[in-house]
Amino acid sequence: MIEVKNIRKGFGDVEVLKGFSTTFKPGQTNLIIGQSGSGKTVFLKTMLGLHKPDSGQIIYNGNAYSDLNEEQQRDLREQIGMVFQGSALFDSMTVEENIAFPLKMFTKMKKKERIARANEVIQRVNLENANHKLPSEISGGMQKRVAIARAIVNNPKYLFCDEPNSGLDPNTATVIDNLIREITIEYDITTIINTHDMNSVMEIGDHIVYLQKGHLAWEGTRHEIFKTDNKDVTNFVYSSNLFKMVREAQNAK
Ligand SMILES: Nc1ncnc2c1ncn2[C@@H]1O[C@H](COP(=O)(O)OP(=O)(O)OP(=O)(O)O)[C@@H](O)[C@H]1O
Repeated sequence: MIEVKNIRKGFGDVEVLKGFSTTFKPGQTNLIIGQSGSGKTVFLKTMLGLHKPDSGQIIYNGNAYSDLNEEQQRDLREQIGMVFQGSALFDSMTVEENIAFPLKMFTKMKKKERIARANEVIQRVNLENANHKLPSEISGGMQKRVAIARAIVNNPKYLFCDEPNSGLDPNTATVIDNLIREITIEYDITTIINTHDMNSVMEIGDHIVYLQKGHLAWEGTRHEIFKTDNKDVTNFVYSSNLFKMVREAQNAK
């Protein structure tokens, strides 16, 4: 669980995160949505300890990040998996080597053990036939699976995903979304996803946080978001023509 308590973060005179609180629970996919510039990335980076908040706290399973010493921060970092926007795989390493890499970094496992563990995860994300291929030899969707496998290989308690399905076709994006949700539930991970994708909201939004100009303007589930009368949220949700058409079709019934 990650508790956010009255978090504030600014740069110079500009306050980007304007003091809000929320809780991200394990075993559910938590989505952060909002207009471009609303502060999603700054929020993600502040939770990860990459930005120091001006005030407020980020509490990981009862432990405030600001109270952790360097060693404890390093321990916490080992419990965090990251899926980056462009997958961020190492081009010269095979799928298997990419996935085993965090084990080399963070554990004392021997090479044989690392490869064995990597292959367990490879099976979990259905990449069995790709373990000796290079990232350039597999599709974008498969690269995302590799990124997810690498993020979970060290059994993280927390998983952060930055736009995990950018650049994927809608079908593959849905498959990736559902894979992240299945893994979240299966391993009881606290998963936080930064996304622009309304399909993701519909498919896997167990808990959605809507940021607006640095405020937490709304939070709720994927079922609630389509019923809310919060004008800003509805404007955001229905900014896509597809969703507008869905709403008109529903109203016409
Ligand atoms: N290191 C920084 N220094 C100064 N200003 C910053 C810094 N990082 C972000 N900002 C500002 O904070 C605001 C929020 O940026 P952020 O990247 O969090 O938005 P976002 O919601 O993630 O947008 P997008 O959806 O386009 O990625 C922007 O006005 C941005 O210019």
